[in-house]
Amino acid sequence: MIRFENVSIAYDRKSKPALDDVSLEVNRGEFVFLVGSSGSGKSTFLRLVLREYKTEHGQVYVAGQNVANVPSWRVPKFRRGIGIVFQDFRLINTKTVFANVAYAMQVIGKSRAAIRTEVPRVLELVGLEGKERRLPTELSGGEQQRVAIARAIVNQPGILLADEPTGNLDPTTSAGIMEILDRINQNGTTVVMATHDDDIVNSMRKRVIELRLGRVVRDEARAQYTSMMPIVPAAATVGASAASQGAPTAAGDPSAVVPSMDDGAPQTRRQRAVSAAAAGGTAGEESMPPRLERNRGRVYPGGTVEEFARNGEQP
Ligand SMILES: Nc1ncnc2c1ncn2[C@@H]1O[C@H](COP(=O)(O)OP(=O)(O)OP(=O)(O)O)[C@@H](O)[C@H]1O
Repeated sequence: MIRFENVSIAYDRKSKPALDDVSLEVNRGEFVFLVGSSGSGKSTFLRLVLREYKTEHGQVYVAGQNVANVPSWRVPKFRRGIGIVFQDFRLINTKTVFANVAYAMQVIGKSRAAIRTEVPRVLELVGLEGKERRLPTELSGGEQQRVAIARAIVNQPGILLADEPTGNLDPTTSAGIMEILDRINQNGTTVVMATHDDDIVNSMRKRVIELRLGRVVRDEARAQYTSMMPIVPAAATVGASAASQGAPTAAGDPSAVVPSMDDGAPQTRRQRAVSAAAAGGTAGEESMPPRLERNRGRVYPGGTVEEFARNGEQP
């Protein structure tokens, strides 16, 4: 359904490639998590599928079509086969829930009769029946994301791309969104979701493609993911922890992710926080300011968000 053949792209000549010789294939009907730390190339991958950019090297095929050969005037039609959901919902706040979803059908010339049938069907699928007349501002974040998903699938795309769709949502609401994405996938839509959230990845056990500095470093079926260095007591060093586990050290490699394993299984962020608290660690879940909390798990050149939080800095 999606095939990348030796794809490389840099945003400008001076910078390192955002994607570097990426080759992979996503089959029809698959559910794939695209993971990796901030700046690893996840969004760039999705943008290439959408043909927002053309590759410099290599080829991107979507539904059997080489996207480089889609002329500009045909791009809107090409994109009808792809639904997309973003972290920040991107709804039209002056339109009702019904009108937001209907709009996606109107712009491609669907009939009123089709809109009257299809919009209620997808709103029911995402659990929003009864809320058709609300404005987005009258909905919770999770409900707004459901509207965005309904809008993305109302024209029955073969592919649904999701770029951090749970990034603004709490764990319970996120789980509800994942149930919906899973249901859409079970109805036959290929789903590719970019995320940092290891709790979600580990609860779903789907294929995981991990990017680091634009390269694919892992591609595994029914996989787990550890999105950040472990939260360790201040006295312990990351290098010592990693060495004792035989894991790669983050020293000198800002994108390195050090798995935290007690019993061989990667831990979720919550499990790590509990372990750290039990060990007298200082980076508890509650102690982090909201902006840093949002970026928990991201690894910056100077260290993890947790380290910045401990030092009272902003990354
Ligand atoms: N519009 C742009 N112009 C210049 N460089 C860009 C642009 N967009 C992304 N980049 C760079 O390309 C690289 C990959 O970025 P990308 O947004 O694909 O990463 P990501 O994995 O999606 O990150 P995040 O999880 O933070 O969204 C990064 O080094 C980033 O700085």
